[in-house]
Parts: sequence; C-alpha cells; structure tokens
Amino acid sequence: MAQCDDSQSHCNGLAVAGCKGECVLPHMPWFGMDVGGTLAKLVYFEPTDVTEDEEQQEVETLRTIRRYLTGNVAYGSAGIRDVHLQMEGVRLGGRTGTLHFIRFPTSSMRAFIELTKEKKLATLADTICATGGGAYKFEHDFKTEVNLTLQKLDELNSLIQGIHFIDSLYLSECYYWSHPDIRDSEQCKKLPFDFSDPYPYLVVNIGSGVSILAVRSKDEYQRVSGTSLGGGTFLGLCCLLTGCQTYEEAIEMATHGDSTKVDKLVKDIYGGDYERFNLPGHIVASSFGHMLSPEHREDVTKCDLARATLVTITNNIGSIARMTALNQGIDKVVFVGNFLRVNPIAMKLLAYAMEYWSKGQLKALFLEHEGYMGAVGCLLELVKQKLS
Ligand SMILES: Nc1ncnc2c1ncn2[C@@H]1O[C@H](COP(=O)(O)OP(=O)(O)OP(=O)(O)O)[C@@H](O)[C@H]1O
Ligand SMILES: CC(C)(CO)[C@@H](O)C(=O)NCCC(=O)O
Repeated sequence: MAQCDDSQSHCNGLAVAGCKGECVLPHMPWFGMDVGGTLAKLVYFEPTDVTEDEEQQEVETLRTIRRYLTGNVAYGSAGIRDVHLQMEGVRLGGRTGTLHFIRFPTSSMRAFIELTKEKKLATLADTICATGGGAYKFEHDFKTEVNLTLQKLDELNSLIQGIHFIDSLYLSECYYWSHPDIRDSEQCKKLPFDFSDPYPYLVVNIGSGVSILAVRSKDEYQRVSGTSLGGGTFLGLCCLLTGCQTYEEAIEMATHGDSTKVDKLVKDIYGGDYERFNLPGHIVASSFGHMLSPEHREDVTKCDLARATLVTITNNIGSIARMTALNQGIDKVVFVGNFLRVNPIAMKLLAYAMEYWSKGQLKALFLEHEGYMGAVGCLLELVKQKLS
C-alpha cells in the first residue's frame, strides 16, 4: 500500500512535501463502506495523533462526528459497533489511529442515509469509497439525499486488499481449529496461524451468497466458483422453519439443537459404516432425510431444525470449497464473511470437513475480522488513490 513516510505524519487534506507525485490525503473523516445483500459494513479511521494545532484548526463538525462514532456502540435503531474488533495504533496514509468496525442491516440503509444527514457525517468527506452491490443500488439515494458521490470499488478486489492489510497489522488475525472432530468439541481448540507466507490460497467469502477466489499473489486472483446457498439461505430457511426473527436467535437455536434427528446418517441406512467406500456411520447421508417420515417430524424441535439447516448449508459450502481447492491445486482455504460471526459450529464443521475429506491435505483458516475485509479494502483505496 502506498503510504507517506512516518516523517510526514500530519497531512490531512494538505499537499505533503516529500511524497512521490502529488501527495494529498483525503479530508477526514476517513471511511470504507461495504454494502452487501444482508449487512452494510462501515470501517472508520479515527486519527489518534492529532496535534494541538490540528485540533484547534479542526472544524466543529469533524469533532462531532468523531465523538458520535467513538462515543457510542449503537447508532439509530440497528447500527452496532463491534468494539471487540477495534484496532489501535494503525498506520494509514502517514497517520496513526484506531480502526472502528460498524455494521447495520442493509434493509436499514435508507434510515442510515437519514442518520448521515442528521449527524452531518457526509458534510466534510470529499470522497466515500464504497463497495458491494449496495454501492450501486444506493448510489442515487446518497447523491440525492446527502449530495454524496460514491466512488464504487469492486467488492472482491476490496476483500483481498482488506485481508492482506488486516493480516499484516495483527499477528493473531489468522487462526485455525485444531482437532476439529464434530463429535468431540472439547478437543477442538482455536490456535493462531502464521499467514505471513500465504500464497497460493483460496478465499471462501460466505455472505448472503458465497464467492470463492483463488489468490496466487497480491494482485493475481480469480473468482473460481460460488454458490447461492450461503448465509442468506441459512437465515432465510431458519426463519421459515422455526419462526426465528434474527441471526443471533437462529444461531442460539442451532446451538441447542440436534441435527441427527433431522438428517439421515449413513448408519441410519447401513446400520453402521459403509466400509467399502470409507463412509463412517456418523456422517450425513441425506440432509433433512428423516423429515419425510411423520414420526420423525413429530419428534423434532425448532432447535433441531435450526441446527440441521446450519449443518446442511455449512457442509455444502465445505464440499464446494474442497472440490475447488483440489481443482486449483491449493491447500490453504481461508473462510471469511459474516456467516461465520458468532458461529463456532460452522467454523468447526468446515475445519473438520476440510481435514477429514482431504485426509489432512487441506487446512481451513479463519480471520478475526471475518466480515469487514471488503470495507477495510475500501478504506485503503480511499487513502491510496489520493497518494498515488
Ligand atoms: N446481525 C446479522 N443480521 C443478519 N445476518 C447476519 C448477522 N450476523 C451475521 N449474519 C450472517 O451473515 C450473512 C451476511 O454476511 P456478509 O455481511 O458477509 O454478506 P453480505 O455482504 O451482506 O452479502 P453478499 O456479499 O452476498 O452481498 C447473513 O446472511 C447471515 O447468515
Ligand atoms: C452476488 C455476490 C457476489 C454478491 O456479494 C454473492 O452473493 C455471490 O457470490 N453469490 C453466489 C452467486 C453464485 O456463484 O451462484
């Protein structure tokens, strides 16, 4: 990433001596935004190296914005700041600051635009870099409601740039699950993974839908596969089957459910393992396969249905990811996206599926800032464009 040197630290909106070419940083506040099919993600860079001089020159609106964003953990009726993900001491564009991570449902986008107007969040920014389908869908609303022109960036490019930046900043960003045996979760431990030599790797971005990318170097990547059966499918089916209202509720129900009352296992068909082809009795032979029988239907709870939905969608993604990895000759598979938020069941299942079906050849990796990579990539681009 292009950056001012450390000696040029206070260059907010000013031409900076010593930068190659024209080095003019965008005016604060600095945001990166990713408006997806389900969730909108906002990353805000709060400078913490503000000098007294700068503070005195700082316009009141900028101070108000900073205080509003950093002084609250909830915004409007649906916006949430993920405080546990906050990153301190981040160097960006020659400045030092804190990255704040905020999300809200894309269905509340119009309310968010109203809030932007009310809190004057858009009055100072000369550019807002935005990615995701919503950058296109809501472009007109931003223009007409708050007179803001969105600079639209590609979501998958932003995702990759975000991954590399965040991983370079934070040593324990990347992790894996050791001994991910689904029948013995006591054994399963979250451990850091050294991702400093990452290439080649596969990224499986599990959002509303799923995109799979093969990344062979910093700038060399391709979207090699995808599936419409993603996080949106899990939540949509769960709402239909259980009457739950939120993602958190769906995950809570799944945590207390038993999918084997819904799914037909190999042992339900064979009475044990299918030895000839090495299919152990405990694996799923047919997702939701028990539900054709009235007795089984009477026996299941909503929690069982939620768990089975989670297992079905996750295993399907795992299976596509594994086949894609084999096809591409890649052994590291990085799973990201908000489907993995507060979802250790899915992460452990993916870890198990990768390891078990590849006989230990494939490694499933995860990132702490799982759903924010695209928004971070956008923030980087905002600063980079002005510096280049
Ligand atoms: N608070 C939440 N509300 C709704 N869904 C959530 C929430 N937290 C996690 N999720 C899960 O995350 C998924 C959305 O993930 P993400 O934000 O990465 O995708 P997106 O950008 O909205 O979608 P896409 O990239 O396909 O446009 C949802 O489908 C759901 O499974
Ligand atoms: C359409 C996107 C890229 C939007 O983020 C995503 O939801 C996706 O990759 N869906 C799956 C599309 C498919 O490959 O079938």
